[in-house]
Amino acid sequence: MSQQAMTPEQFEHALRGKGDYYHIHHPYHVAMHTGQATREQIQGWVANRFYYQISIPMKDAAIMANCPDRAVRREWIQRILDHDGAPGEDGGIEAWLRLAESVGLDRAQVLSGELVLPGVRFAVDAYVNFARRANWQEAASSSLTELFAPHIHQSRLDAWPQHYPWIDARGYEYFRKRLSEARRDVEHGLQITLQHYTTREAQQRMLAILQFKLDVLWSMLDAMSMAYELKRPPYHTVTDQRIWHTGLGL
Ligand SMILES: O=C(O)c1cc(C(=O)O)c2c(n1)C(=O)C(=O)c1cc(C(=O)O)[nH]c1-2
Repeated sequence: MSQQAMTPEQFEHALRGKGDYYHIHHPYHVAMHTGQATREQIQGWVANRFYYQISIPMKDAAIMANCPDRAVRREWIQRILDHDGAPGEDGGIEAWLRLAESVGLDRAQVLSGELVLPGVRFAVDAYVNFARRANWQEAASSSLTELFAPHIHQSRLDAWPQHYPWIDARGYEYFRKRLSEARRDVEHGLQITLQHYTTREAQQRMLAILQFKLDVLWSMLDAMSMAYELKRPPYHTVTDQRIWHTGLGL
């Protein structure tokens, strides 16, 4: 016989418990937070995370494309505007580019994607492709790592200016903006999730989906650790050139 479903409170508690595996605990993140990261490591992180930033609106558009519920689409569309911007509003992607400039990166180089490591690209693409193929409720609920995001954004706002005085403070606007945006996203995402997963099996599947998303975030940092901490970027045994592909538009 299958186990009884968790109550919504128990289920939410289980979801929040997944925070134990959030990328805030990854050694790369810990190093950035405690002031141990080099300039190259911070720059590497910002340049690679840019690929996540530009992919999020495509992920959200995929969710909307699969969602027949007009009321949900009306709320979900705000996520795309948050990142892409709207008339009179720059949006998160532009804010991230300002962060990139604030850490000393060249805007055109960041936009070119040439610094994006293959491992980061594959992890982010897995997230976008999951959203394309999954039903919209599953894809929507996979955004719930954002439960843990305000804390990580706040921790950067608190720690980075102390540790990295060379970063131009204007770059921090992205993190500040996400504090409220992420809280609003989570409220909507949780509401969909708590309604949709009502059997124990479905709830276990949702927890596996959340683990998949945690894996995406963790794997991105693993790729960055290899390249910028251990000095083992792809092909380092044969060349010091960045010969990896910069995206095939898949
Ligand atoms: O800086 C971070 O650690 C972090 C993590 C996450 C996340 O947990 O997926 C997001 C963001 N930032 C973020 O800025 C963002 O806009 C965002 C959207 C989503 C999503 O899955 O839809 N996650 C995240």
